[in-house]
Amino acid sequence: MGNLKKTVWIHKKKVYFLMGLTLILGLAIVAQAYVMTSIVDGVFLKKQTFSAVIPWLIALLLILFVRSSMDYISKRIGVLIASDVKGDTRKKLLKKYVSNSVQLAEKGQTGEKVSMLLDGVDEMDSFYSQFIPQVMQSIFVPILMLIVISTQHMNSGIILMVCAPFIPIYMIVIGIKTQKKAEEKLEKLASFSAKFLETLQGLVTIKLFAQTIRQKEELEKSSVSFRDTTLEILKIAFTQSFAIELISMLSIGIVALELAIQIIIYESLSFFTAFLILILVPEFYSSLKELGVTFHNGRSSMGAAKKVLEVFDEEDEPTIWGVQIFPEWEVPPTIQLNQVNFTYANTNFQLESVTASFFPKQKIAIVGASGAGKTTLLHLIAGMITPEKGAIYINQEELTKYTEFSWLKKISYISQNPYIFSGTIAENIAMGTTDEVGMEAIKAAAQLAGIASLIEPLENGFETRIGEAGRGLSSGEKQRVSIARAFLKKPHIVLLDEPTRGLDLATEKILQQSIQKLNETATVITVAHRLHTIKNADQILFLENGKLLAVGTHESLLKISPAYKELVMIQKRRSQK
Ligand SMILES: Nc1ncnc2c1ncn2[C@@H]1O[C@H](COP(=O)(O)OP(=O)(O)OP(=O)(O)O)[C@@H](O)[C@H]1O
Repeated sequence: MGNLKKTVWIHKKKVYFLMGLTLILGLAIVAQAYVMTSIVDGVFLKKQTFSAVIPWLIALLLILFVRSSMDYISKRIGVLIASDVKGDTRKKLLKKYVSNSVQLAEKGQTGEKVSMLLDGVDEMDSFYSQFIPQVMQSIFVPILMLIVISTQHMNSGIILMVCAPFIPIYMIVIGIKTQKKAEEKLEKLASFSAKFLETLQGLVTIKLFAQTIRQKEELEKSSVSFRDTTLEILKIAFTQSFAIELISMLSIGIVALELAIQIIIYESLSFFTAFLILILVPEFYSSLKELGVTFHNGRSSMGAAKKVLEVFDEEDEPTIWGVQIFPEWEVPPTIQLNQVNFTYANTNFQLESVTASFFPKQKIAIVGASGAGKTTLLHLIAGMITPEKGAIYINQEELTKYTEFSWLKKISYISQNPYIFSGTIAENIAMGTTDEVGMEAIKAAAQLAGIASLIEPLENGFETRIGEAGRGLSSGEKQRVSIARAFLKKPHIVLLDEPTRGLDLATEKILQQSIQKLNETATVITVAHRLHTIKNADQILFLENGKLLAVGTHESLLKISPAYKELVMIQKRRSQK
């Protein structure tokens, strides 16, 4: 609740304005009751003519106009606060997801995050747009009514003071239950969305492993569980409306009885006062009853807000980048890893004290068994994750002194499965650089990546749509699009995560030639499995279980590291098969 209050107090001015409006609204309600009583008293008891009550009727119209205007404006302000808070929250969530994208992508499911960003934030709406304005109305208006009623007739005031507290007490008890259920509902919605998206993404795997029926059952279970929680919340809402209605009806009945006794039996009360009170008492309860309805939505909304705000409390360690910009280099920089350590949260894996230096235009191969930490090391060099201890130096300056953007401009990262966006081939290649590039440059990059000959015969050539909205690409073709992106960018450092793994020899050869070409102007750091890539490297980093066992050339490592020799033997046997 603390964090939620803070989000409201950011809009302090609007909140004060809302308070002012509510006070005017309360006064308008009292004035309306007074004018209506005067008209009824004038016409029925004092037998006044129609023309005598015309000024009262005009006043009544004016008051009704003021009352509905105040009501409209206060709701409008609530909507404005809600839209500001939702906008800010979405921006903050996106910033968190973007600034820490690599760790967050690995943590939790994508669908869960999408659901939080869209549905979770939307659910927060009614807290600001309805609950806050209604809470103000339901505090100021009943207090004002109570003061007026008590000054007119103390007994009626006492009846209200005794009966009315049952409504907020009941709402608090129910509200706590609703909030818990609302949190549960959002969790279930997030889990359902995550499951749904995961099913869509893994549809082919699910079909191939004949898991369709099981997956369908799981989705159904998740969806039914979400439906049940939603229905439980509705059940609470209906019970709440019934109980509040009952309390207010009883209380109004008691007041009416008391007024009748005072007028008829004791003759101690005027008709004017009794009628005024009879009009004001339902208004008193109407504000409280409306709070009941919005209170229910508000608590649901608070549950959602709590879940969303919890995301901000989750600890993460995004890379803190500096403000310096890398200068233009003639040749690639020297890269030094100094005692670099890294651990993933909740795992036993640790990359321990990796120290190495990479010199301009060298070919570096990172080798080791599966799970040794090769990709992790590549991610560290790319700046996607930050060393826990130790540091990375670029031309003797710590990498994190520079801006992330200026570092990303210097490198190209080619992963095992590069992402192809929905769009044309040309657009996909062009995203390799942030500069404006023409079709000629795109074609030249495709030529160097060895993919131009595949694209040109297509009916629409470079304008052929690929990705989700168009035709698919093979792994080798995707790799080549990715390498074309690198040629367009002209980076000083190329990071490759086993780009030729699983490709046929002909495609591998084309890719090797392209990488060789990139190496003419850039340092190439490759996570390598193929003996060919390993043998040709100027420097090999041999990792085992997160430890850097040895660094050197192929020949030197064969001499000094039996484990490396064993790895090479396995590779040889595999390539001979
Ligand atoms: N995001 C993550 N969160 C937690 N643990 C992770 C994460 N990514 C990788 N790991 C773990 O860290 C270890 C090293 O992973 P890494 O991907 O760096 O190995 P690798 O040598 O590249 O393996 P492979 O050759 O199979 O790709 C593994 O045990 C892996 O399970």
